[in-house]
Amino acid sequence: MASGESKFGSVAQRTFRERLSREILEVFDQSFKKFTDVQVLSGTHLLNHSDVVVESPTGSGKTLSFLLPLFTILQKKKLQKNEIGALILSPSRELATQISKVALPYAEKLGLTVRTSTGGNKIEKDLKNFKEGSANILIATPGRLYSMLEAERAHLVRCFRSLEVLIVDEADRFSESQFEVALKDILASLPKQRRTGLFSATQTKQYDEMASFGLRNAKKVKVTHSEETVVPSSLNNFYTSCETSEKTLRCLEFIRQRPDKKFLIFYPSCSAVQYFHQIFTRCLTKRPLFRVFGKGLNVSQRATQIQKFSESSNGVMLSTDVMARGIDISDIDWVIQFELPKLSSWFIHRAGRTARCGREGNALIIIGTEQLAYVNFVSQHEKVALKEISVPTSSARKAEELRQKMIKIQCSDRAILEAGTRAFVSHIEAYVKHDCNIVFFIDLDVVGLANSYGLLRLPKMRELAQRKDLEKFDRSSIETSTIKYADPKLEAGRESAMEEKHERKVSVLAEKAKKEKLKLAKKNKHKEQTKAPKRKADDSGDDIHSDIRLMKKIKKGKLSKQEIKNVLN
Ligand SMILES: Nc1ncnc2c1ncn2[C@@H]1O[C@H](COP(=O)(O)OP(=O)(O)OP(=O)(O)O)[C@@H](O)[C@H]1O
Repeated sequence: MASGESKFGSVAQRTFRERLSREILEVFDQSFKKFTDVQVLSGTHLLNHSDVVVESPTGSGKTLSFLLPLFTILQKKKLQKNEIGALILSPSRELATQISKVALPYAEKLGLTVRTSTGGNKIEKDLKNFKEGSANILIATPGRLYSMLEAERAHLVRCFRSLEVLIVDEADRFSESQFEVALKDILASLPKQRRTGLFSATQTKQYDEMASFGLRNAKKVKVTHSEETVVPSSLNNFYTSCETSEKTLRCLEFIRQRPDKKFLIFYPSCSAVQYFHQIFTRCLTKRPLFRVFGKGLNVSQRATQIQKFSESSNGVMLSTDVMARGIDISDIDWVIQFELPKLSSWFIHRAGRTARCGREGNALIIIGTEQLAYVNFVSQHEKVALKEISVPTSSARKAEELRQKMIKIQCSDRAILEAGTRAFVSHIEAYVKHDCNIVFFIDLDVVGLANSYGLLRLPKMRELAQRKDLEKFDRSSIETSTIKYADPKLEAGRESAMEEKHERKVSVLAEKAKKEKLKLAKKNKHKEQTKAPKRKADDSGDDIHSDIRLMKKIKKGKLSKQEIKNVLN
C-alpha cells in the first residue's frame, strides 16, 4: 500500500480526528481527505504525552505528523507573544523554509507566530527580529540557533521556558559530528519536561544513542508498506550499468528520451553541479535547466532555483545532496544519481524526492561496470531492490563524440575548463569517503571517469598517486595555457598574472645567472690564489727530480763526504 495512503480504517482515522480542534481540521481538510499512517500513529503518541522515534518512508507525510499534534498542544497552551511553545530543528535551510510553509496556515488560523532562523542572513538581523518580533514556534537550523544562544542566551532561555514540544526532523542526520556541539548546547537550554519527536525515513541511530535527545520511554513508530523494503511502494528503483566513460552520455540520452518528464539529478559536489550545468546548457538545448548547491549560491538564489524548478513541467535540476532530504516537490518524474551516494542511507532520501505520498515515481542510479557490486550492497544494506533498465541509444562511439564536444566547450571558456577539473577532483575526493568503502572497496575506473568529465588533463592528486592505470588516459594535445576566459575581465587578469609570472621567472633566472657568474668568478679567483706559481710547481717538480739525481750520485759514490754534508744541511 502506498505510504501516502492509510492502512488504518475509519475508526482509527476518526479517533485521531476527534483529538484535533475544529480550526486545525478546517485547514487540513482544505488539502487532504484523510490522514496517513504516520500522522495517525505519531500524532496519537505525541498527544498522549509520549516521546516518539518515527521512521516512515519518504513522502509519507511526516511533516504534518508532527505539526498536527504540535498545534493541538499549543492551542490549549494560550502562549504569550514571546513564549516559544515548540522548537523544530532541521538540518538544512531549505527544509526549514519548507516546514515553515506547511506550518503557516495552521499558525495563522490559531493566532500563533512562526519564526524561521536558519542563517543565510546576518545573525544580528535574526536576533533583532527575534527580540522585536515574537515566536511561538521556532524552526531553526542547529548552527544558527547555537549562534543565537551564544549571543542572547538569557533571553532565549526565558523564551524557551514555555516549551512543550521539541521536534527533530531528519533526525539521523544529527548524529553527524558537525551538529554535535550545537545540539548539546541547544538541548541544555530547553526544559526537561517536554515531548520530543525524532523523525526520518532512515532512523539509523540505536535507542541508547537517542538518550542524547533527552528521550524518555519513547514510543517507536515504524511505518513501511511491507517488511521487505522501506521505500514508498509507488517508487520504482532502477539502475543502468555502463562503462564509466559513458556515464555522462548515458545520463543525457536517458533525459533526451523523456522530453516531457521532470528530472532531478544528484551529483557528488558543488563543482560537479556547476560544471555539468554548463555542459548540459550546450547539450540539452530547449530544456529548462536549474542548479542548486551549497557553496557559491546564496539562500535566495537556491530558493529561486527550487521555486522555478517546482513550477516547470519538464525541467532538469542538477543538485548536490542539499536537495536530498525533505524537499517536497510533488511532480518530479525521475531522480537520477550520477554517482553512488556517500552514505547508503542517502540513497533512500535522494530516490524519495519522487513518488511523494502515493504518486508514481522513478529513480535511476548510473553505475559503472566496475561498481556493479553496489546493486547487491544497497539491496542488503538498505532493503532497496533495483531493477536494470537499458538506454538503447548510448554507445562508446557516441560517448567519444560527446567527450570531444565537452573538450570543445572547455576550450571556449577557461572558466569551464577549470570548473571541470575542480569537479573531477571533488568527485574523486567524495568517492573515496563513501561508506561502501567500509564494507568493501568499490573500485573506480578513474580514466573512464576523467573521460566522462571530458578532461583535457588528469590533475595530480594524492588519491591517485598509487594508481597504475593512469597512463591509459588520452591526454589532449591542446596547450591548455592558450585557453582563454570568455569573460574579458578574467582574461585580462590572467594575462597580466601570466606576464607577472613570466617577468618573475625572467628575474629569477637573471638573478640565478648572476649568482652563478659570481660563484664562478669566485671559484676562479680562489683557484688563482691557491695555484703555486708555475716556477714553484716546476720547482716542486724540479725538487723531486734533483733529489732523485742526488740519490743516484750518492749511490755511485760520486760525491765526497764534505759535498754530501753540504747538500744535507
Ligand atoms: N494526509 C495526507 N494525504 C495526502 N497527502 C499528504 C498528506 N499529508 C501530507 N501529504 C503530502 O505528502 C507530501 C509529502 O509530505 P512530507 O514532505 O511531509 O513527507 P515526508 O515524509 O516528510 O517526506 P521526506 O521523508 O522526504 O521528508 C507533501 O506533498 C504533502 O503535501
